[in-house]
Amino acid sequence: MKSLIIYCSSYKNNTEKIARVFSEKMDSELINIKDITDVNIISYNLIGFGSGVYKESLSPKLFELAEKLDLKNKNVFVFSTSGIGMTFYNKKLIKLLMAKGAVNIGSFACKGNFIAREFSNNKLFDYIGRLSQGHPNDRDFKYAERFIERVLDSLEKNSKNK
Ligand SMILES: Cc1cc2nc3c(=O)[nH]c(=O)nc-3n(C[C@H](O)[C@H](O)[C@H](O)COP(=O)(O)O)c2cc1C
Repeated sequence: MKSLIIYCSSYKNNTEKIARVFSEKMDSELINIKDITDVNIISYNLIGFGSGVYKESLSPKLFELAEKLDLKNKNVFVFSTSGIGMTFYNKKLIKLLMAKGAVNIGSFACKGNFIAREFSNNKLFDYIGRLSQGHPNDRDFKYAERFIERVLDSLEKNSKNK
């Protein structure tokens, strides 16, 4: 299966570290969104979209790119790193990808470190920032490996049942 990962990781390369774990396991191509404005996805049947979370949202650049793509019947998954490390930030992009005809096969999130005072005076953010130090760590990388193994297994099972 030919696969591709497109990611945005503009702050501390946290998301890029996770993207690299995935691409190694998937043997996929890796594209940093800062290097492209468009991409030809015709030959790929599995595409991962990843981003850091910036002010409650994945990168607008990823949404702009997704809007342009013909994703009919493409298998996709979404991943993010953020201060709190929750998958709910992925939902909006998943919704868009599915509206464009993609088949969603997974959602992954883990913490990515940030320094709150670099962009906010909010005390809660400062606390979350302190909890995020050291992430993504070895445990996050293992969790990422297990996630992508499950994704690949499920695709293989599906293709055998066809
Ligand atoms: C400007 C800015 C806004 C952020 N907003 C959020 C946020 O709303 N929620 C959150 O959990 N983390 C937030 N973070 C933390 C980042 O999501 C986290 O550091 C992430 O791992 C960055 O990914 P990257 O290094 O791949 O760019 C923010 C970080 C920055 C720099």
